[in-house]
Amino acid sequence: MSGARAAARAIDALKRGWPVAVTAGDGRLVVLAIETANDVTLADFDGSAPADVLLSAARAVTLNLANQREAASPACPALVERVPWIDLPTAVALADPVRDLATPLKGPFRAKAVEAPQAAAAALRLARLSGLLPALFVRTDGPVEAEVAAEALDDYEDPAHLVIASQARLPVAVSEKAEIVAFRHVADAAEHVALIIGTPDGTPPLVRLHSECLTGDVLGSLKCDCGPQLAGALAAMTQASWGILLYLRQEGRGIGLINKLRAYALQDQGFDTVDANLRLGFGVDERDFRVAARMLSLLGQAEVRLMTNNPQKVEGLEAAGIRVAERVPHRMGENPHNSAYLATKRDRTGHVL
Ligand SMILES: Nc1nc2c(ncn2[C@@H]2O[C@H](COP(=O)(O)OP(=O)(O)OP(=O)(O)O)[C@@H](O)[C@H]2O)c(=O)[nH]1
Ligand SMILES: [Zn+2]
Repeated sequence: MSGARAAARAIDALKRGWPVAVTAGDGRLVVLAIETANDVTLADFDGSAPADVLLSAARAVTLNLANQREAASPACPALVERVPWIDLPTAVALADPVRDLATPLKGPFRAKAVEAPQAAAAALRLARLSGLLPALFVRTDGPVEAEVAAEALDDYEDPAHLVIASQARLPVAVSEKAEIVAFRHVADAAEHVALIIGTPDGTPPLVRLHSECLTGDVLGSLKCDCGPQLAGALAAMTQASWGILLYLRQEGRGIGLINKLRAYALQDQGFDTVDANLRLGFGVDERDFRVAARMLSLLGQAEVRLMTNNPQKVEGLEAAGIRVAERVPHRMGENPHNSAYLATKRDRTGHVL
């Protein structure tokens, strides 16, 4: 628990643009997120010598930091020496691939050896968990606002911290007989929600794991199929004996709204949904379906009928101890704006479509 708290404090500090220390078995690093730095905080952070720039392996590939890559595995972070012309706007351009067209980078950049690769990897993971680009100014020491160990990030993500916080009857458009249950995670600001449609009758419920999509769920975006899938899932539950919709606060397949919109900007430049995530320095899918499994367990459900086309959701639940008695196909909402996105899911992420 104390690990989760330390991680939450570190995430909060990084988002606010404050320096954070990250420790791992191989050392300790002090970092400042490039995205939330300003001239004043960077000058303070630099002190007498400019701090170097730590980037994800994916970003190192795009920037042709080849000498770094030969020495390290693709999973390894890359360190760029901060020569004097790398000021804050240049560092922001280094961090953010969306700007590559508008800000062609001059280079050449000199990659340095990462002396504490585990601490560096943990620092980049902290940035991703903060919803920030994995791109940091880095030093070996200096004043900090928060301190976190690599293992604390595992504790932060541990779904065992999830508890039921409140529940109430909630008549909704598709069913007057519905109940809402809100879940709280000690370290997490967002609340996950379950909407139970109908009356539990001992049979496995029809379940939908819906990941938050502000653009699709609320604004009617045509770039994805989330809105129609959400409405379709609720409608299907009224036809089944009963159902549970889990509304998971995993916006943008877990990379957060701001980064999803960056991925959309990259898609406007020609990258597909998979490459856009990778280019930003994230995994293809950063969601943790253990959260959904924990919610189902807290609701007393060990067996479900799962509405999805995504085999990873089935595997994720089963790995976390929930039996998926049946996979119910859930395809709808195709339109000219999302047909390429749906084709990419079929061709590159194993969706059954
Ligand atoms: N990073 C990223 N996230 C996206 C993109 N388009 C949609 N999303 C997010 O993807 C999530 C929706 O995925 P789901 O509806 O669970 O779909 P799925 O994993 O493809 O699986 P099923 O619909 O269950 O078959 C939401 O969090 C969306 O915000 C995109 O181009 N990039
Ligand atoms: Zn969507």
